[in-house]
Amino acid sequence: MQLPQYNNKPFKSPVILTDTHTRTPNGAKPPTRTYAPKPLDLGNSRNIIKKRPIDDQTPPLTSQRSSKAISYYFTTYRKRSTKKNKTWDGDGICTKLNNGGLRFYKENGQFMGTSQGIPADNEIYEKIFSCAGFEVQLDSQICEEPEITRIAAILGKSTSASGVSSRSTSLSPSPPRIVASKVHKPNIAIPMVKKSTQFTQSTHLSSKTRTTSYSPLFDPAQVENALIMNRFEEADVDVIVDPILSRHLRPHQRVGVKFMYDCVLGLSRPADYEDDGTTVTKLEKMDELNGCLLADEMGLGKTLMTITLIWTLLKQTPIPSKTSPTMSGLFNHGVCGKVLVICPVTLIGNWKREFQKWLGLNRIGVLTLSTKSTPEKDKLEVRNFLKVQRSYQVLVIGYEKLLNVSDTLIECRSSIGLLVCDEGHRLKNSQSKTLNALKSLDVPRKVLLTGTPIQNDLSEFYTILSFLNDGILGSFPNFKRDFINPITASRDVNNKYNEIVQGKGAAKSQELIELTKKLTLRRTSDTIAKFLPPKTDIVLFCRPTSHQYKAFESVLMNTSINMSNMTYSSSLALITLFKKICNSPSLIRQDTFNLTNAESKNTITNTLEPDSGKLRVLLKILKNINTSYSEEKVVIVSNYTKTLDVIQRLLNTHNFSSVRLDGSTPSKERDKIVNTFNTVPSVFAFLLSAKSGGVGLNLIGASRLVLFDNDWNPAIDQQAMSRIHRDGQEKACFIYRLFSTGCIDEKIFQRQLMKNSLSSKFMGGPGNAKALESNDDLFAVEELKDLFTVLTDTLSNTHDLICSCEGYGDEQDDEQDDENTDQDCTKVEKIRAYKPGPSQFEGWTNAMQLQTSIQISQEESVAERAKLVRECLTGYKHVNPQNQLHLKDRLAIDWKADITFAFFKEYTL
Ligand SMILES: Nc1ncnc2c1ncn2[C@@H]1O[C@H](COP(=O)(O)OP(=O)(O)OP(=O)(O)O)[C@@H](O)[C@H]1O
Repeated sequence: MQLPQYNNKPFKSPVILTDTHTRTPNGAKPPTRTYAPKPLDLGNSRNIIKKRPIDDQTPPLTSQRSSKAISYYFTTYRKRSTKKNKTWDGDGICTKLNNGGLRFYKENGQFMGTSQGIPADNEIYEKIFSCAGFEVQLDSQICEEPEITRIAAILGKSTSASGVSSRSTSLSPSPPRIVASKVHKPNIAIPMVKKSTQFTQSTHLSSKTRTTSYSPLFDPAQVENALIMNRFEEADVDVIVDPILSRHLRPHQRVGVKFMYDCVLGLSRPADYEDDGTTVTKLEKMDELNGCLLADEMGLGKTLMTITLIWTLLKQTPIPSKTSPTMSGLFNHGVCGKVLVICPVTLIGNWKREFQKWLGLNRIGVLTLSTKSTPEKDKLEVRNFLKVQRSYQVLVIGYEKLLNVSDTLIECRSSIGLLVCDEGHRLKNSQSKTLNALKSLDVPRKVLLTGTPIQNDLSEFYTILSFLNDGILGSFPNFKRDFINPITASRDVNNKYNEIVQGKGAAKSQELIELTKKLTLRRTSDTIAKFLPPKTDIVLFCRPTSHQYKAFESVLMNTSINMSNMTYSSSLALITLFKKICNSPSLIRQDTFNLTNAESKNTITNTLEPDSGKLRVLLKILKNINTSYSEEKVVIVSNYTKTLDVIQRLLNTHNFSSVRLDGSTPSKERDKIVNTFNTVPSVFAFLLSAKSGGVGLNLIGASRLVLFDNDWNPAIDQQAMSRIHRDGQEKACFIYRLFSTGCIDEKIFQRQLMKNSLSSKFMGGPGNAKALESNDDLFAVEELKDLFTVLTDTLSNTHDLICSCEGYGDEQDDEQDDENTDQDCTKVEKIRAYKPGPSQFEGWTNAMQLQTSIQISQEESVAERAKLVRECLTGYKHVNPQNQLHLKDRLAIDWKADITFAFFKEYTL
């Protein structure tokens, strides 16, 4: 099916049908649409050109009849340039002469030139014509007689002013200066709309007798699987997503677009509202609703959904009757005129690429500010964008630059119809300057995008939702009293067994979920699993080297830290030191904490060989991929740039070509690096710093990813892992996660799994934002000590925690699972039975009681940890490499040495 195409031209309003329209059978006539007026600017007709070609056959015309001899078209034009991404400069008129030749005029009637040669009828709309230094494209034919006469008059008038001809001015009535509501409605034949559309040709009636009704920009009957937005009482016309976009949307994306549309238009969904993206519902308007939080997990296509929303709101409005036309009588936009997208600077290029990918920058003008420009230049650009330019509709700007230009934005804020904040969890702090600058813009419609869950910290959640929809959650003190206090109390470990507190907390959680359902949407990455190639998640426990054991020992022997009195925060430096040893003992040579407290540097030997188990396993994986899967590439992720240095040296030593992106990479280089990696076959590896580069990057050139170390926050690891397993990926993906056997790595892994499991209980979202900031709540002193315990006699502490199988490549079977769960439950129940009631711990406690309590809490915590970790590892196969050598090829790993145990799970359709 040939679809309508829209270039980046001034907006053509929705079709207006008069009451005289009659429907013709499909295909009976070429479609003719009636648009809002598009008169020529008579006021400017003084600025006409002086020269007119002698052989001019264009108007002036002496009669209606003669005007029919020539066809008239609306056009757009731009200066000729060699730029890659061009936008249009303005509107014009084209006349097609009897001999098929074309003449172009600017909007004010100024003659621009004549086309070279005579174009064939079927290319007349497709082709971009060159004339007198301009590029011109025909948009639509003007069919209505009065409009033709009027245009002919303007062209004639211009001619007369040029002194070449004056016939028309005396013969054609000069139309009045355009007042939007009074102008004639021209019929415009839209060439790109399917010939078979049911739009009818209208007959002109005098404006007195006309009652105006509208029909949508796209005919749903002609669009396969049309995406029709929800309706509301005041709407004059259906809004239908441009098929150029809707045909690409996945079902969850259709739902997402409708969700955002409803929110920004203030359409309130009833409590039982369900949407599969195919139904159209009539909704009530709700005044305080004008923004939403789209918190889908990464990779679900939030950018495409938002681009669809932007394009729809730029081009269409459900209430054209309320959109005032411009001076020239044109509706130059839909619901919104200009859109502001704010994102981390690293994602600006990505936004532009996505606009290019889905719409093409010929259709939509996307402005970005140069990273090099001065604040003054930026301000000028922003002012131009909002006040002058018609060729740009979207400004994408980094959070980093926002404050520089916020005065200008505020000054011109009335033009901004929609604000999009990507990675919007950055705005969770109510004191943030950026948030306050954005609030001052007072944009009527807002969309906030994030892949990072923020629902678990309720005051942050409040800040964000109140920014989006001022007043919707009431005042903060009331919100705190009604929701934060009871919910937080129920999460407190001390209230774990207080049924009243738990019950109230659960009820309030539920109430909050209901209240915010209208404004928030979060779907997990499982949603798109069926559109992606299979993925295998491989968890590898790597045997530490003797260097590592020595380094651990030396640190523990020499450290002056008081283990009996530590908190997570006070032991952070030691934790970091342990994590470094897990990565490579060479890293602790420059560690400040080590130098001042542990003095274990002398134990580190200089060696070119990998000095940690994980480095050895990494090297084997790389060699294996390089030889056995030579067309595949690999991304290697670490949280530490120093670790990336070590890995980079290893790659260089073994002649693996690589690129690298970390916090120090200038933003203008990032796109280039990503493109090089994705497109140049000889680049084998991509070294990525998880925190500075994980978000938004698209590394589908690789199908293998090694997560060399892990973060406490599972969301950061998830972000990194989804860089390769995302839409557009065609190969099966393998994710290798490396942990040092029996060391702190494993403990962090267990905590990650627990956090995932705990936080997904609230509002359905995995991850835990609060835990990102503080881990103190998750660790008792004994548990902290446990972090620094290095177990030398285990194949995997995590496996020991959850299972006692031999590792023959089976999943944990249900029977065994039940058995283990029963054991855990009995253990937990037994502990609960012994647990002293709250009153027994009030005031002083005797030593015996205290001892019992510590022991109980330790046992309890191990039992609960085991239960949660087991839950999270459901579906993983347990492998002892000594027993399962045949898996070597399947997972591209050399099992024998260095790997003590493995879990793996294959995600297929
Ligand atoms: N319907 C689709 N068909 C094909 N590719 C798609 C589709 N939707 C999205 N994509 C592609 O999938 C990739 C991921 O999309 P996008 O970056 O929008 O995800 P996201 O939800 O914003 O993730 P993140 O939070 O990681 O940025 C992009 O390359 C995008 O072009």
